[in-house]
Amino acid sequence: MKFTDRLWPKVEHLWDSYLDHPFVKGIGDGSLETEKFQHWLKQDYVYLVEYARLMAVGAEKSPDLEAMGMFTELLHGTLFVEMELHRKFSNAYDISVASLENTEASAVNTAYTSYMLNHAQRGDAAVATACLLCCAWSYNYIGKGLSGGDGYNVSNPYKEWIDMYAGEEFTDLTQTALNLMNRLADGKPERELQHLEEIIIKTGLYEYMFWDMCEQREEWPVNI
Ligand SMILES: Cc1ncc(CO)c(N)n1
Repeated sequence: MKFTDRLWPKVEHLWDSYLDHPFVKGIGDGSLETEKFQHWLKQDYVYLVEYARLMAVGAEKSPDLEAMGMFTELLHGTLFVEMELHRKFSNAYDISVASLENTEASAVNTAYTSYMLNHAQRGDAAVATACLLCCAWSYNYIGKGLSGGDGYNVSNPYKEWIDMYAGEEFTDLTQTALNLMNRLADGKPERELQHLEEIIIKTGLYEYMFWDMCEQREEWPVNI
């Protein structure tokens, strides 16, 4: 059985919980307040910078050229496909690209990217892939879920967002991440597979916290 097939029953409820989250629902029906979307745009931009670093760590730790090529494909997709959407949206939402880039990461954002980079730096290429997997996979799942929903129509201001994450290019990147995970998990002992699973579930929980952080427009919850 493929590693991601054994994983699916353990993450399915988490992936579905995103579709019930108020922020994601607001994107789905177009009702999300502009300020909340702007918060996501800024926080997500600096999140993706660290996410791209994670892929570079994976490329460096790759056991062979094929894995290296897959990490690089994901890295290129993040910097030049996904972040291009953010740059395009920032223009429409009155945020300069410089201020996107200079955003101070919130507490949850910092915790999430630090968790991923820490595990990727300590582990091997399979661990680095476990760190990045749920991000691509869950956004693709959300995009596809929302594009089949009632609010999906030309008057939804977030239609382009949904199209990006449900679309062919992002679906291909997600498939590359899933293939890479299965390739690198193949033949690993059970103890290591459980460690990979734990990382994927934890990053899945961080994803939920990221949606919450954007819904609350939270930065650092203490101000001393
Ligand atoms: C927080 C977060 N997770 C996943 C993705 C998809 O790459 C994203 N853009 N942001």
